[in-house]
Amino acid sequence: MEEVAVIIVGAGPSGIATSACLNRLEIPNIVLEREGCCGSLWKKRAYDRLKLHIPKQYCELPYMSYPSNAPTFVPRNGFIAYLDEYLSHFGVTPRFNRSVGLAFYDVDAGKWRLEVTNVCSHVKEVYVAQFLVVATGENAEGVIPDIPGLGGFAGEYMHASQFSNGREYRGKDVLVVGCGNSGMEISYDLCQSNARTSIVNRSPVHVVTKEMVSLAMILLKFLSVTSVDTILAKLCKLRFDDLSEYGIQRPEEGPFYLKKTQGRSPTIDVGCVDRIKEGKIKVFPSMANIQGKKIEFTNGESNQFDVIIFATGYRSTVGRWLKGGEELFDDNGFPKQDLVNKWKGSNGLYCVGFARNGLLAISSDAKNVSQDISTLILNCQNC
Ligand SMILES: Cc1cc2nc3c(=O)[nH]c(=O)nc-3n(C[C@H](O)[C@H](O)[C@H](O)COP(=O)(O)OP(=O)(O)OC[C@H]3O[C@@H](n4cnc5c(N)ncnc54)[C@H](O)[C@@H]3O)c2cc1C
Ligand SMILES: NC(=O)C1=CN([C@@H]2O[C@H](COP(=O)(O)OP(=O)(O)OC[C@H]3O[C@@H](n4cnc5c(N)ncnc54)[C@H](OP(=O)(O)O)[C@@H]3O)[C@@H](O)[C@H]2O)C=CC1
Ligand SMILES: O=C(O)C(=O)Cc1c[nH]c2ccccc12
Repeated sequence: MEEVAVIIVGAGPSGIATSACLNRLEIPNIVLEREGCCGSLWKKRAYDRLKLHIPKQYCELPYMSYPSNAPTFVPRNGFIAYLDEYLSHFGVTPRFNRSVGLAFYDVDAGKWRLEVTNVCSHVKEVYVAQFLVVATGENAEGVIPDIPGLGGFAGEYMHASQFSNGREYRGKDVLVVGCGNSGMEISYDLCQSNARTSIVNRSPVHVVTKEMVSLAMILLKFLSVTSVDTILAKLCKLRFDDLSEYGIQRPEEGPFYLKKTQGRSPTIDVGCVDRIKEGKIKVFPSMANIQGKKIEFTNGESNQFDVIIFATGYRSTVGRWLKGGEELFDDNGFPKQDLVNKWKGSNGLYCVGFARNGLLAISSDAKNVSQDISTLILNCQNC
């Protein structure tokens, strides 16, 4: 058994940012990570052409900027290099291959107790800490919906997090499910690689450009969300016109209203819309059922596909291993909406990276959490 002031679960951007902030405050902490590396989402579960969608100044972790010669929209490898540099700069040393299977608050000891498996040696370990920071992310596990007949699909299927590069699918009939950022970007990549590409869109979606988002981020400093959304609506009309004839409707609420109230990101077009307009990417409504390689859609159309890529989002898995966090987390493993500080629970429980606002929110969560822990430790020492 090992005891430390703070245990952080997860060595993604959230976990390493929190550890860095605690190191600066000289608060002992241990980061436990189930994978063999930091930033596993970016290193092992992301496609090759992924870039940060918002400008680098909004994607910084605390106390370290990107190199001045880094491009505005940092590519995946640049972000990975930044994460590795961040670790060494702040002396963050996660314990890798440690999967947290159970964490609970031991009332008698007044501390958090974690049961951890070393996934390489299968040795069980126990950690005890006064403070527990959950940093396992909004994207802990890919979601694949239960489509009738999927189990018997005669082709190959995978989640977007397992997709690397369109060139592997050249000449194949590929269906991408979902019109979020993953779905639209993977569809574009497949189409550019000469896969016969189709995409499923089941509900209204805001499609914008990265330039519009960059502008909106500046305007939001001076204008209301409603005003910014009104400006974006006009820019979208100019750039894309009405896409409903191609199967893409816009939600009634604006993109930044939805981001702020529901955490739903607009889809940032990387070229997919032009391919859809050219007829090179075909848009289908929801899938009804699958028989062999034949997929039937809810409009009665059907087609044969070799591959399905489910870009149908992610889920948090906190509920599976954390017991006693019900005050902070809801049944979906996200902080409860009515909390004042969505990063703080009771008994020394915290979370970082669940605000559905990307790296910007991760940075402020990490600073808030480490500052709060520091204050509590100082108050305790003085009492
Ligand atoms: C494809 C994609 C692109 C994105 N692009 C942007 C962007 O451009 N800009 C932006 O601001 N945001 C972006 N985001 C959102 C967000 O910034 C990233 O998801 C970011 O990686 C989240 O960091 P995190 O540390 O909270 O979670 P993650 O990066 O998911 O890290 C969580 C870590 O916890 C580990 N873990 C999980 N469960 C356990 C367990 N039980 N025991 C031990 N370890 C565990 C995981 O292995 C993982 O390494 C993107 C998200 C995705 C999915
Ligand atoms: N470069 C970047 O910065 C990138 C950022 N990201 C970010 O990562 C996060 C995850 O993105 P992403 O992976 O796209 O996931 P999202 O959750 O954002 O999108 C999933 C999409 O799949 C649709 N969907 C879900 N279930 C079904 C179903 N059964 N049938 C049809 N459609 C379905 C959803 O539609 P519905 O609304 O109807 O549920 C939604 O449009 C987001 O925050 C995103 O912005 C992702 C990729 C690149
Ligand atoms: O990629 C994401 O989903 C993010 O959360 C990053 C992000 C933060 N603020 C935004 C506003 C519009 C689009 C993406 C983001």
